[in-house]
Order: sequence, then C-alpha cells, then structure tokens
Amino acid sequence: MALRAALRTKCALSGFLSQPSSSSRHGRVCASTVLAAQQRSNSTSSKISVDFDQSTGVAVMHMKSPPVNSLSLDFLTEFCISLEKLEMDKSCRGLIITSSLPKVFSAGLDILEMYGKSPESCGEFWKAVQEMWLKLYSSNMVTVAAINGSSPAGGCLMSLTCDYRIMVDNPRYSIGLNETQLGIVAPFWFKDTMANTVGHRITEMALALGMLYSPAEALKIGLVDQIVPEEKLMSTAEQAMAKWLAIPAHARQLTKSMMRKPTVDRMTSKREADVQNFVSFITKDAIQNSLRVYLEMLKKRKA
Ligand SMILES: CC/C=C\C/C=C\CCCC/C=C/C(=O)SCCNC(=O)CCNC(=O)[C@H](O)C(C)(C)COP(=O)(O)OP(=O)(O)OC[C@H]1O[C@@H](n2cnc3c(N)ncnc32)[C@H](O)[C@@H]1OP(=O)(O)O
Repeated sequence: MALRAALRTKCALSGFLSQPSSSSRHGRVCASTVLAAQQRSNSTSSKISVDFDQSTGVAVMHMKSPPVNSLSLDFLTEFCISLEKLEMDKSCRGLIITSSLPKVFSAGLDILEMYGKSPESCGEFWKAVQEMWLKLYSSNMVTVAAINGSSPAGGCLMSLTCDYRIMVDNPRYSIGLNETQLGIVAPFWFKDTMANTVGHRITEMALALGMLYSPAEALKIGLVDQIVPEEKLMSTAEQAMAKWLAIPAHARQLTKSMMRKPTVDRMTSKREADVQNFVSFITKDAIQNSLRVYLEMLKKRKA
C-alpha cells in the first residue's frame, strides 16, 4: 500500500517523459533538429533515468544509484514509477534496462533494507520487491536486459524477468541467484523465474550452491542469451529489440502471457503470505546474524 501511495504521489508530482521543448519560439531552427527533439524525450529521477526515442518506440532505462545500484525501497519505488509510466505510454513498445555505473549492473536487494529493520519496514520493502517483479515479468513491452556488470541475486532476478538478456563478456562480472551464500533463501518466485529460464535441475544446483556464473558460463546454461564485448552491448541490444518488435505485438504479448501467467498467478495468489514469510524469516536472529557476517565480509573484502 505504501508503495502504491508513493507511486500515486510521485506520479502526480512529476511530469514523466517530459514533453520535448520546441525551440521554435527562439527563432528559426533546422527542421531536422526540431524533429529529433520531438522524437526523443528524457526523464530523470535521482536513481533512474529514461531516454525514450519515439521514432523507434524504444526506451532505455539507466540505473544510476551508486555505489552498486542496490535495490533499496527508494530505488524500487522510482523504478516502478518509471516502468508504470512507460507501460501506460502506448507509443513505448520496448524497454532496454542497463546500468550507468562501471562494473555493476545491480548488486541485488539492498541488504541494509533487510538488516536491523523493523518488521513493518521489512514488509514494505518486500512488497516493493514483489511489485518490481510483477511489473517487469508481466510487462507488455519487449524487455531487454543489457547487463554491463555484475548482477547477483536481485540483480539477476531483474534480468531474468526480461524477455532477452545480453551480458558484457568480461570474466570479472558474475550473475546468479547467490542467496544461500548470504544464509538466506531465494523465495519460490525467484526460483520459478530461474527454472522457467534454465530448467529445474540447473536451478536446483544453482540455488543450493548459491552459484555466481561468469558471462561465458551463464551463456552455456542459458542464464543469458548472448555475450558481447562492452562496446557492442547497446547496439546488440537494439538489434535484439528490433527483432522482437518485428513480431506482431498481440501475438507476442499473448505468447508471453501464456508462458508466464501460471508463475505470475502463483505469486499473486500467495502475495500476502509471501510478505509474512519474508518478514518472519528475515527478522530471525540467526538470519540477521548471517546478514551481519556477510556485510562485514563485503567491507573486509574491500579493505
Ligand atoms: C523460506 C523463505 C521465505 C521467504 C524469503 C526469505 C528471504 C529472503 C530472500 C531475499 C532475497 C535476496 C535477494 C538479494 O538480492 S540479497 C543481496 C545479494 N547481493 C549480493 O550478494 C551482492 C553483494 N555485493 C557484491 O558482491 C559487490 O558489491 C559487487 C556487486 C560485485 C560490486 O563489487 P565492488 O564494485 O567491488 O563494490 P563493493 O563490494 O566494494 O561495494 C561497494 C559498497 O556497496 C555495498 N554493497 C554491495 N552490495 C550491496 C547490497 N546488495 N546491499 C547493500 N550494500 C551493498 C558494499 O558493502 C560497499 O559498501 P561500503 O560502505 O563499504 O562502501
């Protein structure tokens, strides 16, 4: 509810995909300049910026929340607002999600939202995570993840909700649902999303061992669809997008719905119980202790 309220308030306050400003009142301008301005629009919030090209119907969402694009409540709220606005704009048919930060696509859920927080805060946070997944997994747009850095846990989930994943081929980057390494458990809908992509057995091993895969390994098991050099990432994403957009929209959307609806329905039917499960699990002393140890390990690794 809090997320929905925040969405309503922010939507009312901020103009999204701000109307391209015509410079014609300042005198004569080149027609192509005006056309280009009319065809592109930009929206920026503190953690997300969106470039929308009306001539292609494709928006690029840049995650820009240093240091690691962790999915905090604020980040998720902004993310969902941006997504909802794009979804409502009938001229927007495709979305590419990428990171503006070097080396990291997204570090996954913000651990600080789960550590030392009240049950109420944890509950609100979890609802925002559910909302992000639901919106992306059932989006009518073609969604492409352009993964230009590491993408553990919630970052991997975000990528998995897209229709197509392209990752930069850099062996320093990794991707996977590594929750068990933190002493926590990926919920059933994280598991379902991965199993829908790479199959049951690979998911079983990957989740149990908290596997993080290099781009080449991820390609091998089908966790990503393509790996490319960094400089080719966006052009490859645009090519993939064009291929998906060439399919008649209603046929593509119905097919996506047919493939994903059982997973979405399962999650939505258990949504409340899932929040309760999360809150009771994450606030346990033993789990809090595991998160503390993991946070310390992250800090030590840095030192
Ligand atoms: C029965 C079950 C019922 C219900 C379900 C219950 C449970 C729970 C399910 C929860 C599902 C959880 C999903 C998640 O996403 S958990 C998050 C997992 N993420 C990670 O493990 C990633 C950790 N981070 C890293 O590995 C690296 O940071 C990364 C991304 C490779 C980048 O490396 P680098 O560029 O070197 O950056 P640093 O490591 O130096 O990090 C910089 C800075 O950021 C802090 N940080 C990193 N990741 C996170 C994070 N996820 N959340 C919060 N903060 C993060 C890090 O500590 C550094 O902080 P500093 O203050 O030292 O600058």
